[in-house]
Amino acid sequence: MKNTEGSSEAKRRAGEHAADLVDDGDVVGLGTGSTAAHAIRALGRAVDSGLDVRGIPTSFQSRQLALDAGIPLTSLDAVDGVDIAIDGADQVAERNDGGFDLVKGGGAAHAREKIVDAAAERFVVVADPSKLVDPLDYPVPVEVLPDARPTVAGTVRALGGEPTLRAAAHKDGPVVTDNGNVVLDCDFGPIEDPATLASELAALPGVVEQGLFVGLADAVHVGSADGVEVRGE
Ligand SMILES: O=C[C@H](O)[C@H](O)[C@H](O)COP(=O)(O)O
Repeated sequence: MKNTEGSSEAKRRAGEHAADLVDDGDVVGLGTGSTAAHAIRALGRAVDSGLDVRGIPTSFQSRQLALDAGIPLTSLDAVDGVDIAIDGADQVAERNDGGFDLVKGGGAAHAREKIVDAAAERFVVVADPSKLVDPLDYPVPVEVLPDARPTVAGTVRALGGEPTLRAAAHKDGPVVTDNGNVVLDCDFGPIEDPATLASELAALPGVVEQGLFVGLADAVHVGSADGVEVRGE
C-alpha cells in the first residue's frame, strides 16, 4: 500500500542529494521504492565516473536497479559494516528528541530494509514533503508468516487496529514478499506512541517484521520544487 502523493521531481532531488553523501570506499545500503531509486541511479552515475562503492540491496527491486546502474553489489556477511544507508519512507514524524519515527513497507520491503538500515552507521531517509506528518497516521505494514495471518490479525484487532491482507495488483490473492510471506496493513489511526506499538507488534508469534522504524534514522533529506531541506545531523 503506497503513499503516492509526492511529486517525482521532489523525490529526484532528495535522492540525488543523499547520494552525494556517499564517499569513495563506502558500503552503501540501497533502499527500496521510487525515492530511493533516484539515489541508486545517481550512485550508478557516480560509479561510472570512478566512485568506488559496494551496495547492499534491500529488495529484488533495488538489486535489479543497482545491477542496471552498474553498482557493484555485496552482502552483510561479506563486509565489516555498512557506512551509509539511503532509503525512502511512507511517512516521517520528527520526534521531540530531534530523531525521527517512520512508517515503511509500502512496497513490502521493510524487513530487509530494517536489517540494512539499522546496521548502517548513518541512515539517511529521502522523502518529498507529503511524507512529513505529526503524528504518524498510516497503516503499519506487518510481514507475517502465512500460517500466522489469522492469529496476528486477531491480536491486531485486540490492540485496536484494523488489519487488511495486502492484495496483489496483478495476481489473484495476496502480495507475497521477497521472503515468501504475506503483509497485513494494520490501521491504528493516528499513532501517538510508535515505540510501544512497535514492541507490541514485534512480539507477536509469526511476525517477521513490522514497518515502524522508531528512532533509527539520522537525517531526512526532503526534496521540493525549490531544493532540498536536510533535517537532523
Ligand atoms: O517497502 C517499501 C519501502 O519501505 C519504501 O521505502 C517506501 O514504501 C517509500 O517508497 P516511495 O519512495 O516509493 O514512496
